[in-house]
Amino acid sequence: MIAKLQFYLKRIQDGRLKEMWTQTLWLYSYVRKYWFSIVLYTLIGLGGTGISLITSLLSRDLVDIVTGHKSNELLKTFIMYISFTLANVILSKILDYIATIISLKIDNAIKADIFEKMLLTRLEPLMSYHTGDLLTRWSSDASVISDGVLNWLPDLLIAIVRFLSALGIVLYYDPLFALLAIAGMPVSLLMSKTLLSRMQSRNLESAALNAKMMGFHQESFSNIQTIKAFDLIPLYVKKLHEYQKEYLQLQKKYQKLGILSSVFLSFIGLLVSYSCYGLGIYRVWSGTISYGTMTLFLSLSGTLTGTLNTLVGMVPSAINITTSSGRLMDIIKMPREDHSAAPKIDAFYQKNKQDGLSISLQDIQYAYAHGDTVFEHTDLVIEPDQIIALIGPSGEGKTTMLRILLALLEPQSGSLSIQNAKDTSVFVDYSPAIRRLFSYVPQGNAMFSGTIAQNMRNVKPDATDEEIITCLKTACAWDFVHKLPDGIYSTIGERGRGFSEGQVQRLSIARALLKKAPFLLLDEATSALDTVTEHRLLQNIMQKRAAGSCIVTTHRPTVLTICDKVYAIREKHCELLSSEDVDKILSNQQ
Ligand SMILES: Nc1ncnc2c1ncn2[C@@H]1O[C@H](COP(=O)(O)OP(=O)(O)OP(=O)(O)O)[C@@H](O)[C@H]1O
Repeated sequence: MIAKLQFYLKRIQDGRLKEMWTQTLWLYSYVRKYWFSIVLYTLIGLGGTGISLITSLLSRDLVDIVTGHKSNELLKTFIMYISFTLANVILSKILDYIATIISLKIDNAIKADIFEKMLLTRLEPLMSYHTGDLLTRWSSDASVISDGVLNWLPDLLIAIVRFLSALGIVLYYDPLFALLAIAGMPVSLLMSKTLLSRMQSRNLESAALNAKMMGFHQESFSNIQTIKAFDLIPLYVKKLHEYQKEYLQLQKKYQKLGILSSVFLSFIGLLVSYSCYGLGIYRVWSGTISYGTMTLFLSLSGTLTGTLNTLVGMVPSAINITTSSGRLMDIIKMPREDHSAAPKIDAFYQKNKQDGLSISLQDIQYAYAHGDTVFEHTDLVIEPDQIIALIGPSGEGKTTMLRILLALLEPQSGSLSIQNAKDTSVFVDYSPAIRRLFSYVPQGNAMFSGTIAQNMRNVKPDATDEEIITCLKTACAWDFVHKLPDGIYSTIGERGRGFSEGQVQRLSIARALLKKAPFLLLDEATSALDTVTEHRLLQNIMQKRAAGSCIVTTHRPTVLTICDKVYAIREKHCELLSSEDVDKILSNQQ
């Protein structure tokens, strides 16, 4: 017997129930802040239960008064009955209102929290998720939780209290009636157990398919141009139909299970109701109870079966909520960036900026989690006031090196620091907070939709129009911005719509310059420019910037002529090229 108990206990500890419990605990760490509203909601719900029980008792009295012709008590009882019924209606509406407000607040809190945590999650684990999947988890899963959170503990408590109080009253009057009224209970419990196990896998399946579909929609809409250019419209429409078919089939299975269980429960409920009805009639016929008590019994037996069905109906909702909590926990569990060194880095910068700052990478080893080793025993030194080029064949590791410099990726070994260029014993260690010393222009479009000025002020909210224009001039972007009717208040569409690739690159560089960080990283950020503009731009940057360094990755040898140092990334190393090597590259190009 003990062995059997231990076996079941272990199953609970290891199994789905333990997981559900962990997910529920996590969920309530969010909901805790709203304890006052939730307690209020629960109390109003319990109050509603009390009122509906009193209404049942009053209906009994009313029937007894009518059948017993006690007309002097009729008006008083009737008014009380109507008042309690109205109070019940009003209370249930108040409850709906409170539930909506709590649910909205929880929705906002969860979404804001997950949003921040997603942005703070380390880049590499986050990159293993499709953005469609992240979006589904952030929007749908958070909504499932906020919508359903009140179905779980408060409603569970209300339903249990309602069930027990109704049972108590019936037991008080007639134990046999009570036994009959809860005869459906074992079937309902069995049903909830079956529902629980069947729905778990369906739920995960459905969430995964939702995420896949979201990813498909998102990619299709953001790649409309490619779809049109390759004449892929029929293919994408077909793909959508396939996804929809898969979704429909899954939902059909889901619905069938729901319908079957509710038909079955209704059948059991009817059986119980009719039996209660029969027993009630028999009791009245044999003179044991009055008509009023029979009415009370019938109404309470309805409450008992109804509440049991509600409790079983909570199973899918509880599974939905805990599945969604689990999916959000997957994201939240991922390692997060530590920005706590920000004040230390600010102080270091203020103290040492006059001497200039240098970056030192020593003996770096880096491999992507699901990829090959990109760097092995690599050193790199970035000195102040220099333009440094990183060159190398495609796929060799230029962008990866910039991500390491930005602390977006963390090398598996090696040391990284930012030092006082004149006294290298004064330094700060690398951490994500180091990014405040960097400006970055990634490959591809990096502008947000909004005006040019809004994009610029994202990095320096108090920038004046003049400051913005100065940076646009340095980045050779003023050439075209000043011709726009709205100048710096012209709107940039989604993904830079309305501007050419080279124009967007110049706007991105202007924004990076506005940040005035000591290190500027340009990842093929001038690739769409003609060589004359590219030269002018890089020269402007070095002439007009205060002390600082610019690191450019490029496939264009012409850029090398204005660089102070050139590193070639080859065979997992950064190799400093001699001026002869650079000359050779340039002459090969000619
Ligand atoms: N998220 C990632 N996960 C796994 N491997 C990656 C990831 N990103 C890049 N890589 C791999 O790392 C290597 C270096 O890529 P990286 O983008 O740094 O090259 P690159 O020199 O900048 O190339 P390009 O000149 O084409 O921009 C490549 O082999 C690439 O496949």
